[in-house]
Amino acid sequence: MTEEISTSGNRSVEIIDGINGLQKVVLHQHHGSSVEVYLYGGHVTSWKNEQGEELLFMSNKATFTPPNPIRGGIPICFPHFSNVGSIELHGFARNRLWSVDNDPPPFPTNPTNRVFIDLIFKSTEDDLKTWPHSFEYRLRVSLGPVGDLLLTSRVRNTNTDGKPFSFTVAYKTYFSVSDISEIRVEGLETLDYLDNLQNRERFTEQGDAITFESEIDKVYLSTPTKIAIIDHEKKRTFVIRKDGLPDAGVWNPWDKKAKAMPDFGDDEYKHMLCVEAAAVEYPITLKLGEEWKGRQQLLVVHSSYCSGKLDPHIVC
Ligand SMILES: O=P(O)(O)OC[C@H]1O[C@@H](O)[C@H](O)[C@@H](O)[C@@H]1O
Repeated sequence: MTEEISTSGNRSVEIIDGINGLQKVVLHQHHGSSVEVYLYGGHVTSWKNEQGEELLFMSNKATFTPPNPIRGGIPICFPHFSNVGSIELHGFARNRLWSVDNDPPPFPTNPTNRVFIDLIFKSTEDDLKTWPHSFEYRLRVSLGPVGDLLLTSRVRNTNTDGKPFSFTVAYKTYFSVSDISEIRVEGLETLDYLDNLQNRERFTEQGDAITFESEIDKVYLSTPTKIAIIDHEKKRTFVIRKDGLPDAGVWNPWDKKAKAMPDFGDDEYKHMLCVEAAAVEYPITLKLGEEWKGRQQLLVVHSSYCSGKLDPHIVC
C-alpha cells in the first residue's frame, strides 16, 4: 500500500509497507537524501545522504517483529531511559504503534524547504496499568534542504486526575561508523558521567576526546548543545545539536555483549556507536496541561572539520 501525503517539487512524503508489513513513512528531499520512520515505535530506521549512503546503523539481525524493539536507527526511550522501576528497559514507547498526527498544534515558525511528518503516541490501557499517567507524545521528523535530520518531541500531560508526572527520555541514536577503534567524540571531555558498568557511580572524564577500545555504557551529564563524532576513515563528522536534552548516553556493547545479543551480529559493534541525546539526571516534571519540548538535529560535515571546534561551519 502506498499513500502519498504530499509532494512539492522533488520533495515527497509517502506511507508505504515496510518489513513485515509494518507501515513506514518515507521522506525525500529534492537532492536525493531520505529518511524512513516506522509507525512502530516512531522509530527512524534509515537516514541517507545525497549519495544514498546510510548514515545510521541497523543490525543485519534486527527483527521488525512487535513487541521487540528494533536494533538500530533511532529508538525513542520514554517514559524513561535505562532501567528504572517496573517498566521495561528504556520504556514502552519504542515498542508501541504510533499514528500519523494530521492536525498537530502549530510550531512558532513554519519550516521552509523541509519535508516532515508528525506522529503521535498515547499510552494503551495496558500501559496505564504499569505507568498510570495519560500523555500525548508528539514527534516531528523533518529532513532539511542540506540533508540534516531534525527530531522534535513534544510531551503533554493529559492526566484526567490532574496529577503531575515525571519522565526521562532519550533519542538512542545508532550512528554508522567505519571502525569504532578509529572514532573520536568531541564535546564530552572533562564532564561528569554516570557509569552503568560501575553501578551508575559518578566519575569525571579526562581532558581528551573520547576514544573506544572496550565496552562503554555511560551517561554524560550537563553536556554542551553540540557534540561531534569524528570518523576519519569515512571522511565525515556527525554533529549533534540539541535543545532541552542536557545529558548524553554513550554506548557500545563491544565483543562479549555483542555475542550475547540475539538481534545483533557478533562483529557489528565495530560499525556502530550510540550517542544518545537525553534528559536523565533530572527527570522532567509536567503539571496537567504543561508541555515539554526537546530537539535533536543531526548534520554531516566533511572531515576537514576542525578538531576542538564544534562549529560545523568552520572548515580548517
Ligand atoms: O538492548 P537495549 O534494551 O536496546 O539496550 C541496550 C543498551 O542501551 C544503552 O542505552 C544502555 O545504556 C545500556 O545499558 C543497554 O544495554
